[in-house]
Amino acid sequence: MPKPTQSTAQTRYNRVLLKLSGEALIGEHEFGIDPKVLDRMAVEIDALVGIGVQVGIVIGGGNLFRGAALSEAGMDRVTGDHMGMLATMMNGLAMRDALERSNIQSRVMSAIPMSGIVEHYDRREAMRDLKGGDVVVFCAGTGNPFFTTDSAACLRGIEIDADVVLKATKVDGVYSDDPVTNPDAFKYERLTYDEVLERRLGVMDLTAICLCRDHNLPVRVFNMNKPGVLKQIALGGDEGTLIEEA
Ligand SMILES: Nc1ncnc2c1ncn2[C@@H]1O[C@H](COP(=O)(O)OP(=O)(O)OP(=O)(O)O)[C@@H](O)[C@H]1O
Ligand SMILES: O=c1ccn([C@@H]2O[C@H](COP(=O)(O)O)[C@@H](O)[C@H]2O)c(=O)[nH]1
Repeated sequence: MPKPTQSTAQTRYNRVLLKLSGEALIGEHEFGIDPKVLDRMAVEIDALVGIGVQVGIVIGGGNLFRGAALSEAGMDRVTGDHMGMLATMMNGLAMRDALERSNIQSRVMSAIPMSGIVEHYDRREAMRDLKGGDVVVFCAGTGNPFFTTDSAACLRGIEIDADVVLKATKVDGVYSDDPVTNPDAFKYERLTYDEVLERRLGVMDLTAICLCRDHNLPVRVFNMNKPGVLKQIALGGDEGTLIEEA
């Protein structure tokens, strides 16, 4: 059966940029990648593609390396960031492998050329692939040090004209404080970009929020561990927290 390349009338979005946390890929392991987590993510993504939503993915690298942590341990920051971006490339390859095992057609594009392994990022080609129903995985972040993959997700989201950035994390939304360390933190259903910035809510870095604010790209933060969550969001469900303009 041919793949749907246009979302159905009931879907809220035609094209989304899904930001997947690198840290989440650790799953039950101590470090690295748990293929079972990737397989679960592939099932979720398949459900989204199945209702005709075009999916771009930016994947983090926190399960392997973060430049800031390497720098705190004494390494040169730019070298650490380069290692972090290479980590996202490994995660991108693992994601493609999981998607292919689930028969989901996909492409991996890297901001840093790595000929013979993945394609170099090309916006126009990515748009064509998305329109054709392929899932496009963008890796190596922005290609520049001192950024994060949250910023890369917002940047690619703007470039590909996504309707929303879906930030999948291990918490179920944006809280008044980090819910992992503060049990008294309360959850917001909806926030404006300026509220996130003024209250310095740490779920995403501030550069990413500024980018989305300046280009009016909504962000939904939600817990990826809930089965069926992506499809539910695309069909109008109010999972997690929505960040948008006032
Ligand atoms: N106000 C807040 N509301 C919700 N979460 C928060 C808040 N402040 C900090 N956090 C933390 O932010 C984390 C979200 O980060 P997540 O691991 O999803 O992204 P990331 O750092 O971009 O991932 P990675 O680098 O692994 O790709 C949550 O797990 C939570 O502990
Ligand atoms: O544009 C970018 C994106 C990422 N990095 C480096 O990669 C790691 C991993 O990304 P996370 O967003 O933390 O998952 C990040 O810590 C940076 O060191 C980068 O340099 N530029």
